[in-house]
Amino acid sequence: MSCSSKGCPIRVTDLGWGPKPSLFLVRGVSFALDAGDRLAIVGPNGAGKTTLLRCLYRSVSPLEGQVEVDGQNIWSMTARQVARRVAVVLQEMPGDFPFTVRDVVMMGRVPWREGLSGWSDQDRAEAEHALDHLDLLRLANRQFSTLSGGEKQRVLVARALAQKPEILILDEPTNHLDIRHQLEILDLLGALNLTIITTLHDINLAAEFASHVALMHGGQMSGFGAPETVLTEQALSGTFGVLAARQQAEGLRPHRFSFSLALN
Ligand SMILES: Nc1ncnc2c1ncn2[C@@H]1O[C@H](COP(=O)(O)OP(=O)(O)OP(=O)(O)O)[C@@H](O)[C@H]1O
Repeated sequence: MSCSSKGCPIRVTDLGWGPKPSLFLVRGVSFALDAGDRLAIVGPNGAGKTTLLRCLYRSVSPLEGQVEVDGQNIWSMTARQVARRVAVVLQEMPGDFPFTVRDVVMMGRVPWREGLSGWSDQDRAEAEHALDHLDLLRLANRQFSTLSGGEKQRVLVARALAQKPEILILDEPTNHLDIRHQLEILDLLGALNLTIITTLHDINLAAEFASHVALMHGGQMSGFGAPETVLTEQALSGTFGVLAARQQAEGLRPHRFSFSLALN
C-alpha cells in the first residue's frame, strides 16, 4: 500500500487505550484501510468509538499496539507531521470565540505554515476553495459563534479540508444536521477521494456511505468488513439490544434495516 493523492493507508494493530493501565476503554482493536477507503464505526453509546478515534488522530498515546499511517507509527511523527496528513472534525463545538468563518477555515492551514511567516497565497487559496466547496462563501465574514449548529458543522469540515489531509477522521459529522444536510455532507465526503474514518449513529446511512464498517461493543471491535458482511440482523440485534430487521432490497439501497425494542 503506498501513499497517493487519493488518501493514504492506515493500519491499526492490537490497539488498547484507557486513562490508566487498569482501565482499558478500547482494547485488542486491529484493522487496516487502503487509500480511499471509507470506514464507518458504529456501536451503542459508550462502546468506545470516540476513544478509538482519539488514538487514531494522535490525541492519546496507546497503552498497547500501534497506529501506522502509510507504514509509519504516528508516535514516531511530530504532531505537525501528523496534522499534515490527518485532519479531524470533532463533535464538540468551539465556544463563543471572536473568529469569523474564514478565520476558522484558515486555522486548517496552521500545520502548513512555516515558522513565523504569515499566510501564503496558497494558504488563502486553499481556504477559499474549502469555503466554496462547502457552500460557505456567503457566510465567510460572519462570526462563527452566530452560526446554527449545522452551519458550524460545515465550517469545521471546511477547516479540515483546508488542511489538505490524506486521512479525514470525523466524530458524528451528521450531528446537528437536518436530513437533507446529512445526505449532502455524506455525499460530499464520499466524493473526496480521501481515506475517511467516521463514527455514525445511523446504521442505514453508514451502510450507504461506507466501503467498510466496524462494529464496536464494550471497547472491542466485534466486526470489521464490507457493510453487507458486518451489518447482519443478528450482529445488530446483539450489539444494540434491539430487534433489527433487514428490509426488502430497494434498488440501490440493499442494506436498509428497521429497528424495534426487543421484548424480554
Ligand atoms: N478519561 C476517561 N476516564 C474514564 N472513563 C472514560 C474516559 N473517557 C471516556 N470514558 C468512558 O469510556 C466509555 C467509552 O466512551 P466513548 O466516548 O469512547 O464512547 P462512544 O462509543 O463514543 O459513545 P457515544 O456514542 O455515546 O458518543 C464511556 O463509558 C465513557 O464514559
